[in-house]
Amino acid sequence: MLFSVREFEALARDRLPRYAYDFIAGGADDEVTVRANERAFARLRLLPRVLRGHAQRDLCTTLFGNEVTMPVVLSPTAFHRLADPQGEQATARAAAKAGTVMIASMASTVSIGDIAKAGGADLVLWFQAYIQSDIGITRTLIRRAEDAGCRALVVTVDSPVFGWRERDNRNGFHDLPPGMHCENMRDLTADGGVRDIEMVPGLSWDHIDRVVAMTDLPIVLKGVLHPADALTAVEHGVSGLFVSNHGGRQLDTVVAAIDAVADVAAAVDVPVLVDGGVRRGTDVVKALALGARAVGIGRPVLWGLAARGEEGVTEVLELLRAETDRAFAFCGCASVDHVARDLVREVRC
Ligand SMILES: Cc1cc2nc3c(=O)[nH]c(=O)nc-3n(C[C@H](O)[C@H](O)[C@H](O)COP(=O)(O)O)c2cc1C
Ligand SMILES: CCCCCCC(=O)C(=O)O
Repeated sequence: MLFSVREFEALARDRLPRYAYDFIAGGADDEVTVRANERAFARLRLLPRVLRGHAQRDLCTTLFGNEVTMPVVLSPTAFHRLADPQGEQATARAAAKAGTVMIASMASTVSIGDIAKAGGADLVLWFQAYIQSDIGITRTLIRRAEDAGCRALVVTVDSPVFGWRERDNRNGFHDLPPGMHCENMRDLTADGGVRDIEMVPGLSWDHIDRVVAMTDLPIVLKGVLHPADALTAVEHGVSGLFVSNHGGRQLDTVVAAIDAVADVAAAVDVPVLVDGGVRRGTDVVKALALGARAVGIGRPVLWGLAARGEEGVTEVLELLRAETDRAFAFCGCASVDHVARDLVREVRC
């Protein structure tokens, strides 16, 4: 039995080939932001309330009309078949069982339709998109997500170019192993082949306007850190914000995501999610206290998947659920609405 997300990381490290472990664990440049994401949580300390008499806690919340059993969702991560042969299908089953949202990456190694089938009716599935320069391709991808039953569209906006990943460069990891493809990009070339995903340096608010006009799904912008951008996003018709620095994989030395969430949440009145460095239930409570509606986890899901397949993802999710529930009990919170700003203090360390 494993007792923490960290232990799943250690087991994943033992099981994965070096290039795959490094692709998952690594970040951009000097990985300053990868470390900062976790360290920022350690700098935040809880100031619990006592004697509030909550024998039972309820972790449920609602995200854009979707009820979830805990304020922890699966952030979009590419290439799950690097971690387990069943890839995103295994992840989908675990997310459905846990009763929370899986945000499928556009760079998944199983198509969005097959992910939806694996998760079944219980899965709350959202689709993450990188807007492509050919807006027709973007439209096709969104239609495929809608047809698969996705209930929200997460548009990643922190990636005008691809981050400089020194571990991947050193390992020579630039292509998926034979037999693995970005399945959502199939049938999108002139000869019906698998199209490469592009990063679009010229991405602008005009692109967001076009995507907003293209779908009735709620749109969540992922990778917003500045409160002024959050405000502009809402003016452009976006339904929610995902405060994220892409797990430190894009621009290095960016602020820790948890350090940006309070200002973003204060600037807008739409739901705000945050990811980056969440490893414990106490991190979940800190994020809620600072104004997040829910947190996302990226690497922990892949570590669970690499360590023990579907069961490993389930174990990671249930560990975080139990830790969050325990932190609620210690802090005197009966539900997500009880997690108040005054539960958190920042210390120097
Ligand atoms: C291996 C890996 C692949 C990722 N792929 C994507 C992706 O395809 N799209 C995206 O928007 N973010 C992607 N991310 C970023 C995650 O959605 C998330 O922001 C980040 O992992 C959160 O940090 P954490 O790993 O510390 O939880 C990826 C992250 C990792 C680690
Ligand atoms: C060009 C392929 C796109 C894969 C994107 C994966 C990703 O976002 C990551 O952080 O890695």
